[in-house]
Amino acid sequence: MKTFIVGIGGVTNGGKTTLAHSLQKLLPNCSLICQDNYFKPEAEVATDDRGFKQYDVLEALEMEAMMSDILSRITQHKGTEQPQTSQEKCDPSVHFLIIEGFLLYHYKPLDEVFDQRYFLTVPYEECKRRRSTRVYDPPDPPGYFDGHVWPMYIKHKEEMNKLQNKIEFS
Ligand SMILES: Nc1ncnc2c1ncn2[C@@H]1O[C@H](COP(=O)(O)OP(=O)(O)O)[C@@H](O)[C@H]1O
Ligand SMILES: NC(=O)c1ccc[n+]([C@@H]2O[C@H](COP(=O)(O)O)[C@@H](O)[C@H]2O)c1
Repeated sequence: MKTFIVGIGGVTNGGKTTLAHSLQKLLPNCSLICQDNYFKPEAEVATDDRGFKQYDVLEALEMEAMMSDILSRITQHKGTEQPQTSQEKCDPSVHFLIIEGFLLYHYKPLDEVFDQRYFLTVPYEECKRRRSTRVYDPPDPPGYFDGHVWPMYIKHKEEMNKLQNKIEFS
C-alpha cells in the first residue's frame, strides 16, 4: 500500500495538532507522528547565558528516533491492502501519514519523505497570547517567548524561505 506523507509544520501554537487530529478523523486510513514526542530530556537540552533552555532548535530533538519511527510506519503499511466499502470517498488503498511539528523542514533526511508540505502561521500577538495559555514541561520562564521562541521561529522561517522544496503556507 502506498503511504502518502503530509507535513504539517508551522509556528508554535499555530494549530498544527488540532488540524492533524481533524484530518485523522476525516481520512479512513491515516496515522500521525508528532514531533513534540521527540524532545530530549531536560538535562540534555542546552542552556544559554540568560538561563533559557534551548528547546526551539533541532538539537533539542531526537530526530533520528523520529525518522526511524516514520520509516517503520511506512514499512508496516507496505504490502497491506484494505477492502473498500461503497461509502468511502477516499481511496483506502492509500495510507496517509501526517507528520506534524514546529521544526519539520530543516532536517535533511526527513525532507525527502514528504509528498506534500504545509506550514501554518499566526501573527506574533496571537501566537504569544495562545502560548501564554499553554503549560509546557518545563513551563516557559518569564521572557522566554520574546527571548527565545519567537526569534528562533523567525530565524527558521527565513532559512525555510531559501529552501527549494515547495511548501504551502497558510
Ligand atoms: N483554527 C484555530 N483558530 C483558533 N484557535 C485555534 C485554532 N486551531 C488551534 N487553536 C488553538 O490554539 C492553541 C494551540 O493549538 P495546537 O493545535 O495545540 O497548536 P500547535 O500544535 O501548532 O502548537 C490551542 O489552544 C487551540 O485550541
Ligand atoms: N515537549 C517538551 O518537552 C517541551 C518542553 C519545553 C518547551 N517545549 C516547546 O514546544 C514548542 C513546540 O511545540 P508546539 O509547536 O506544539 O508548541 C517549542 O516552542 C518548545 O519551546 C516543549
